[in-house]
Amino acid sequence: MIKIIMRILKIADELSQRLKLSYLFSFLDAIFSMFSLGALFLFLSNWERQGQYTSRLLFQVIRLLVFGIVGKAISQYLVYRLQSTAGYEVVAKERMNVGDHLKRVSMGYFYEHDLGDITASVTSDLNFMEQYSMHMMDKIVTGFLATVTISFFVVTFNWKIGLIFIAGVAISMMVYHKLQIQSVIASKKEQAAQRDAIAATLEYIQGISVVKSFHMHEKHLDGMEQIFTKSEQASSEPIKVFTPLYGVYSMIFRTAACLIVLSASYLVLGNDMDYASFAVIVCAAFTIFTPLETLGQLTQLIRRMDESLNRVEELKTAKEIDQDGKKIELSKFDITFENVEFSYDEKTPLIQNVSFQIPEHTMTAIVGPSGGGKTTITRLLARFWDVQKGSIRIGGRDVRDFTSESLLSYISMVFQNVYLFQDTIENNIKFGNPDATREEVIKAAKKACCHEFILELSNGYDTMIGEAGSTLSGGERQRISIARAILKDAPIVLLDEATASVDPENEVEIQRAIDALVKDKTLIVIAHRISTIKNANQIIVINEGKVAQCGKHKELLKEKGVYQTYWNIRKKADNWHV
Ligand SMILES: Nc1ncnc2c1ncn2[C@@H]1O[C@H](COP(=O)(O)OP(=O)(O)OP(=O)(O)O)[C@@H](O)[C@H]1O
Repeated sequence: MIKIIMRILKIADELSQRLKLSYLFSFLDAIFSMFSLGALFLFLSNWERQGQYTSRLLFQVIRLLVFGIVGKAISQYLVYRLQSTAGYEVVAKERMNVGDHLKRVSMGYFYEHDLGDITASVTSDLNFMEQYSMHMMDKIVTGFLATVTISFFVVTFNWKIGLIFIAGVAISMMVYHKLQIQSVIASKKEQAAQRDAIAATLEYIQGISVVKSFHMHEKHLDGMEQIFTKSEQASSEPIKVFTPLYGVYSMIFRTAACLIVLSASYLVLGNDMDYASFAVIVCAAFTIFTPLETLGQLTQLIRRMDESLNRVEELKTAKEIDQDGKKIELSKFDITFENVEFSYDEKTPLIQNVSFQIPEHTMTAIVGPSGGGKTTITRLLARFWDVQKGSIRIGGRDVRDFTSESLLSYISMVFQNVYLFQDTIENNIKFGNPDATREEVIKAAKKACCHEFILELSNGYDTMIGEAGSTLSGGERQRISIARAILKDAPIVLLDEATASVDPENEVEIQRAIDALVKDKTLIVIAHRISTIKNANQIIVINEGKVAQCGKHKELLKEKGVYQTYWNIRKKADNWHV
């Protein structure tokens, strides 16, 4: 319990002082609630002693009551003021921290971890923290502090009654421990089911076009239904377990309160207690356990919070790929692969002993059969993963010496699957260079052959693109991504040439856009087109993760090998990869 409070305070960082202050006022609020009992005791005990009440006594009692009411109102106001926006502020900061951290994590992390898990952590877990973390914490702190304080007062007031109170607290703590264990198990199950539901929903939406084209709605929905039923069962399970246990927990307080009243009656009848004390004890018996009861009601939320904190923590501690990286200024952009070895699972080698050199301002075509490792080689250069053996150098510096940000500032990437954000066309183009002016954006768009079709859109450059660029054609999306890369103006360009899915008119436009992009750059292209391959300064043939051949088109054609075989097939059939 204390651990969870410390964790929240740690996340709150500079807001933690504000939160601690709010806990103090929350505690004072609980104390001010007891002033009315103090006033009652003062009044009755004086009356009992003197047989009448004086105006001085009345004034003292009223003063105590007013003091309690005003103190309570001020404390509650301050708790509200100190906490009201804290949850949003803390979680907004936490979201930025998680986002910033994920930027530095290797791409492998996203392949190895379930997308549903990651999405659940940055959405539902953080939303949960936003809504409950602050308001819950003060109740926990108050629950503990108020119980300790009340114990002290009750024992000082009457030690026999104090013993019954402490016994009630001790027995309730045993049940509370059980409540906690059950809540941990239930909240783990509940959150796992929720993660599955999120993953299934994401998969359904992402694969909706495939589902539709194969008329698989029924089957797919069946699978979703099963997952959602499991999630519903997992969500209702905690209630089934929690409700009877909480009933027992509550009953302990009622029983203890009855015992307190009975004992007080016994004491007062035996003249061991005055009437004033008896009246106060009867009034207090059913309220002194309230902080602990509230704590019990919060158990499930507390455990769920703990789980949410664990998962967000897991994201934040995912190993950064560039922990020791530096911002490095480069003046040369030649690329060297030296005895590079790599495998995705660190077991079965995929890239084996790959060495080649790419002089700056040249075009290198990477060709080879599908699955040979061409894309992996470009990913290693951009340091989406680190090589397991050997090294990759740009301008003589190992890519592992850079921070991801610094390295990627030198590289533009145009992939086959273009991702456009749900934002305006202008902002999508500006993504690689956020400070660019509208004029610079238009200049890049013109070079990438997008200006005309952008002007035809309803709001021109201010038109919002649908999620993942769904309102544009494949060719248009590709050209926007090239405009983005032109605006970034990085000295190295990695291009995965994709011409299969676009019509001839778009293909010509894309080619013009690419020509504008790669002027004076060091270009590595995963090439599919005959013209690109023929025009390359050098061709690297990758087969089964190794460099099979390296040279110029004419030289390679003369050699007997993979290139010659593929070239001949390429000429016969237009739809295979060289
Ligand atoms: N993230 C990943 N995790 C595990 N294996 C992967 C991952 N990405 C690719 N692979 C595997 O690595 C091998 C090489 O893939 P890669 O995409 O580099 O080949 P490629 O030559 O670019 O293929 P293509 O021409 O079909 O795009 C393939 O067997 C592929 O299944």
